[in-house]
Order: sequence, then structure tokens, then C-alpha cells
Amino acid sequence: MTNAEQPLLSVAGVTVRFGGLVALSDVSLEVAPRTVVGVIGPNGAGKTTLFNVVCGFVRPKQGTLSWRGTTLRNHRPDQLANLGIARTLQGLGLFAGLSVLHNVMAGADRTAKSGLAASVLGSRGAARGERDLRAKAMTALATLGIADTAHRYPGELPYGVQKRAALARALAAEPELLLLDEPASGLSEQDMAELVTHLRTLREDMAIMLVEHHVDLVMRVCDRVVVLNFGEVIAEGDPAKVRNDPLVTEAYLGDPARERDSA
Ligand SMILES: Nc1ncnc2c1ncn2[C@@H]1O[C@H](COP(=O)(O)OP(=O)(O)OP(=O)(O)O)[C@@H](O)[C@H]1O
Repeated sequence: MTNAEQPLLSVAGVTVRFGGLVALSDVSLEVAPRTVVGVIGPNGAGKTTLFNVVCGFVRPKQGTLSWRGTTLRNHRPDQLANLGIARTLQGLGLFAGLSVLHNVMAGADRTAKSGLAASVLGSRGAARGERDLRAKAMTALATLGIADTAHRYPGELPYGVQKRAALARALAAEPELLLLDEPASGLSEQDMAELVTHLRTLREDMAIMLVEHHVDLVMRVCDRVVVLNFGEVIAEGDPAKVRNDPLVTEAYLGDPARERDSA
């Protein structure tokens, strides 16, 4: 296998138990560079648990995670940025008292000389670090079409724009892998259509793994789709293959998420 083909992220045989409940059972998946992988499944299927395992919030009982071929042992969420992984969570997590620009700058400091480093470097180094951060943050905002909100405060903006600011904050770290937990939740149809366009653009520069209730969005943007049901992978492949899989149809029958999706 050449380096170009090596997956960035590998999840192999991951099992998670909460007491007697098996939330994930022998789950494996890979995310290759510049591909979008979607994880779907009915309510309680294990999507959030899988996301939390990848982020380091939940430790698997069995199985391994690898990043660029190296096993991750007991990694923590605060180590993701240094690996080149950024994430957005279900909540927005924006600081209400900071402008959108400063919120996004807070996400960019993996790559810039800021904070403690800046104070060690002295004021010229700090100024340069600050300029770098600001430039990265403005680039991320412009990529998502919201550069004009840089000096506004999150609370002044519609939910869809706040959600984009949260995504910009993850992008400002210039990740190789972007992890998105329910990026479409709470978005209008218009916002969702724009999200599809943005994800397709981002895919030119990074890999994306997203966990999402909106099956339609996943089918539109993902190269590969992994379907969980009761903690097990019941289908995997490109969207056309997964869409026509009878096991997937069966798993979704009567699931409220499906009805929300098609509403
Ligand atoms: N911390 C926990 N303690 C106990 N059980 C948990 C915990 N977290 C999740 N579970 C259980 O594990 C199973 C998988 O939950 P998970 O939240 O990962 O599913 P999901 O696919 O994200 O669901 P939803 O679509 O409803 O968000 C569910 O049965 C859930 O009740």
C-alpha cells in the first residue's frame, strides 16, 4: 500500500459496553484522505458513541484506533488538534462574550504562535502570531461565506450562521480530518443545501467523518456510508449501494429519525 492510499483514520474491531448494554460491537471503518465518510443509523444505533470513541471521550472495551498507521493509545480530546484532527460537537460551543472572529481564532492556535509561546517570544513574535491567527480565522470564515460576521457576537446571529461559525472554528486549525457530529441538526433546508456545497469544497483539502440523522444529506455528500444498528455495522459502501440495501431499509422502518428526515 502506498502512502497516498493509507487511511488517515482506522477504527478496528471497536466494542463499547455501558454496563450490560453493548453500544458498539466489533465496529471497523476507515477514513482515507480527501474522502467524506458518513455514519448513519436509527436512534440509539451507536453513532454518538462511535464519534466519542474517535474523539477520545469514550474508551473502547476492545479494538484499536490508528491515525496514519500509528495506534492511538488512550488519546484524549485535547490531543486531537496536534494530530491534525478538528471536530464540531452537537452544541455550538461558541463563547457568547467573544466576537465571531475571536471565537474562530481560538480554534486556530494549533498552528500559530500564541498564548504562552507568544509571551516567550516577546511582543514581535506575539504580534506575528496574532496576525497569523487572524488570517487563518478570516480564511475559514470566508470559505464558509460568513466573513461579514467577523465582528458580530454569536447571539446576534441566526442559528444557521452560528453553526457555520462553529464549523469555521474547526477549519481554522487546518485539520487533515474534520469530525462533525450532526452538522445539519437545526438547519433550514437552505442552510442544509449550502452545507452540502461547503462540505464538497472542504473535501478537496481534507477528509471528513460525519455522524448525522439526516440520511438525505449524508447520501448527497458522502463517498462512503457506514450504517449502524444496535451497535453493529449492518451496511457499508457508496451511497447508491447503501440506499438499496434491504437491511438498511428494514433498520429505518418506523424510526422517528427517518420520519423527521423525510418531513
Ligand atoms: N453514557 C452512557 N451510559 C449508558 N448508556 C449509554 C451511554 N451513552 C449511550 N448509551 C446507550 O448506548 C446506545 C447507543 O447510544 P448512542 O447515543 O451512541 O446512539 P445514537 O445512534 O447516537 O443515537 P441518537 O441517534 O438517538 O443520538 C443507546 O442504547 C444509548 O442509550
